[in-house]
Amino acid sequence: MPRTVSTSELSSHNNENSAWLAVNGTVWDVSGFAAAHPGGREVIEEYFGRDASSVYNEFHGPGLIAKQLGESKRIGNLEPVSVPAVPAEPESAPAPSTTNVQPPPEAQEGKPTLESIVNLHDFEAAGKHTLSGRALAYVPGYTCDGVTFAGNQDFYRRIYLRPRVLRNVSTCDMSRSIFGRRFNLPFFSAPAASIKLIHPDGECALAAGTSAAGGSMVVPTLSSFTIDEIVDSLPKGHPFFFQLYFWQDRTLARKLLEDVARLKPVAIMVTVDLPVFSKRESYERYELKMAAAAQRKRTGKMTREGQEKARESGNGRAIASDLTWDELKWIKEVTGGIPVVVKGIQSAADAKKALEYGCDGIYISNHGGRAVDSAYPTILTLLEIQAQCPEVLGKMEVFIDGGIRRGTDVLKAICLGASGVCVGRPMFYAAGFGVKGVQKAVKILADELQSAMQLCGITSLDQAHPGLLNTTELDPYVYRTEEHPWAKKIVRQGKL
Ligand SMILES: Cc1cc2nc3c(=O)[nH]c(=O)nc-3n(C[C@H](O)[C@H](O)[C@H](O)COP(=O)(O)O)c2cc1C
Repeated sequence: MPRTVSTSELSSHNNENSAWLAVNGTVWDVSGFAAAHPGGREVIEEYFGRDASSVYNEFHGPGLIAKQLGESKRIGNLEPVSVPAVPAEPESAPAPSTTNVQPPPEAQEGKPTLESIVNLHDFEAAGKHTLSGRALAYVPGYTCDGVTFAGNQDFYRRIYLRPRVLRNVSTCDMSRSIFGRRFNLPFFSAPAASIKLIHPDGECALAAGTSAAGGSMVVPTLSSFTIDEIVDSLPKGHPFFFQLYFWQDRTLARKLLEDVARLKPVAIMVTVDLPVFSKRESYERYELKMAAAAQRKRTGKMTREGQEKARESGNGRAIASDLTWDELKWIKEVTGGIPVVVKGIQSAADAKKALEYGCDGIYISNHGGRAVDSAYPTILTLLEIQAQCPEVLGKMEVFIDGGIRRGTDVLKAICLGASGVCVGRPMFYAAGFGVKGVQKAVKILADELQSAMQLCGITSLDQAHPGLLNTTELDPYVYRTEEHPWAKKIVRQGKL
């Protein structure tokens, strides 16, 4: 029988040595957990000794806390009168959500109907009506000036197709064999943290929606729900990938990998393009606004200290920033040989390294323009690999994401050697409509891909090849060498 914890007892455990917090009526001991909290230490420290239900429910499904902390950390039930929580979002604190509850009605004002959506851009536009302030600061966000973010989409538009005609295109097969598994479609929902910010069903909606439309997804480490809950939302045995953030704490990293291996993903995609937190200004501004509002509430004004705190939130990192190529082998050892794909490859040099270090695949990505700004648009990286080390494309499975919004974009990437592509933001916006929205997004992209293939004169993705493309406009951007083509490193010898 769990014991009852009074609010005053809870509030006395308010420091790092003895830290308790309450979530949905249960009191947990989180002493020592703050440093490992993926969202940052500050976020959780603020709730020591308090009821954190409101902010917890915004990001996480109900079962995640027990899974993360373990039953031994359950202290008891909070007595029915709860300690007033610090509002998660001062303008309109969302009500605690539960599975299958629609987003708050005020967020849906002006939301287009699902029937009115005809392409993936429409989902993005709809997001402005469906997402909360926090989600709107989070999902569209990119690093600094968004040079890479814009380039990702822009460079697809500068590749032209060279259709062939008078071929029998009365049938069309979009399936692909990847790591020996047959996928009905060559595109997947890219991984993203905390999809519950977008819809109460979060990643479970992505799993159910993509699979219902014949697609699949990359299940993220930083999911709002437990990995088991997400995989349970897929049909039994449905193939999926797992995206790994490598924990700084290697014991936790091993435990996560062992847990994941049990669920048998087709491959583990290790994200390596964000070893430190990048500068996301939309989120930074949002956090500043929230910190200012909360502080004004407490002190009547925003202090310098408050501003700095807001800037830092999210920087307390549980994710390893010391991961190197040597450790990738360990992942495969721990999981008993599940293929390893490196997510975040941004140069031919690193594509070669991945092959050299025995990886099974590469995933060309710049985190959708959320890693370092001014990094190469991803389709240029694929061309660079074609120019410098095409053997990589033959020996490993190759995934790519960033700016893919149309069936023609999928076809272009596959013509250039990608095994499969991933789609990020449009899928996350589609999740704002729950399972049906995701299903529709996959169907739209599949329809576009099928007609693009048939109109280009091919009936199977195995017939896709670079000759179906004109990449002339991009050619000047593609480096043929690892060195700069003409500039030399200047070594200063001191003043004359
Ligand atoms: C809101 C959001 C959250 C993301 N979270 C993760 C993550 O947890 N892990 C990861 O590897 N990539 C993450 N990404 C990057 C995506 O997996 C993907 O690389 C990117 O969205 C592709 O670009 P696109 O949005 O233009 O399609 C995230 C992207 C967005 C937009």
